[in-house]
Amino acid sequence: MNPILSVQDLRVVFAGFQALKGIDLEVGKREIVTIIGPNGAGKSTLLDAIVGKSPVASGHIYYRGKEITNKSRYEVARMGIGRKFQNPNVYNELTVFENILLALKGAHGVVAAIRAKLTRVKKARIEAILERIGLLEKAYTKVSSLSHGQKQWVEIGMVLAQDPTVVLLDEPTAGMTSDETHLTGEIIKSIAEDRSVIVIEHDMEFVKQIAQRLVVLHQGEKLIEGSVQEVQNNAKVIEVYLGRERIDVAA
Ligand SMILES: Nc1ncnc2c1ncn2[C@@H]1O[C@H](COP(=O)(O)OP(=O)(O)OP(=O)(O)O)[C@@H](O)[C@H]1O
Repeated sequence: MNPILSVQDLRVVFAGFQALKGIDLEVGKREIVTIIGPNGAGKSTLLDAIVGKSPVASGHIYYRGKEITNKSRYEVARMGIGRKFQNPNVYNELTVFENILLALKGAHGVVAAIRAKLTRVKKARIEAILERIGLLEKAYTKVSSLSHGQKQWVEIGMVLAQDPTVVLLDEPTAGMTSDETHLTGEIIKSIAEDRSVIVIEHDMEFVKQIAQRLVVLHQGEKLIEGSVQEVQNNAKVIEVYLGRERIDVAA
């Protein structure tokens, strides 16, 4: 594989506590990699380290062959890695369309972005994103009146507006209904038609829907990496999850 993102022997230490103890991870073009693991395993820390939010103590991160270890969040985002956090961070009083407009690459500030002349190209780009996140019909609805799940999609749309090559999603289905969860899976598969995606997720039904390759983290280490089936049948994984969260071992 010629990876677009490569993480090598990555360690993150918080005040003497090793949150990541030497993680290796490769992500290919247009690949979906799903990260699972019990609470505190280091999943969010791994994404944080990639985007320059958590300081890397040792190891390397390469994006398109260039080292990005410990680069600033701004620089990593500018290079093409987009990150969606757990909680929606949207402008409730603006419409869905305006939220995406604000997030477009090159938009500078709320007022300037909204006052700037909306070119046909920009409008088409926003509509393409809205279509992809299933909210074209809600384009002129205020975000405050959307459901929690729809707000999460707006935020995914805002990440896409930055035109990233790699999209990192931290528990994108948290708090969603099962229908919304399923639709989110379809959105992610559609994003992966032209981008790479790393998803942190707990819901095993959802994982099965989207997963191509699963990575299991446990106490800062990679326990196993493989297909959903390989992971579900792995004795170490079953042991780690027993008595914690149920990992659905039914096929
Ligand atoms: N900024 C920080 N300072 C100190 N410790 C931290 C910090 N961020 C994370 N940790 C610790 O690092 C470990 C890994 O946390 P992380 O949030 O990456 O786990 P996670 O796998 O994402 O868990 P969850 O599923 O609960 O979100 C935890 O023990 C956590 O308490």
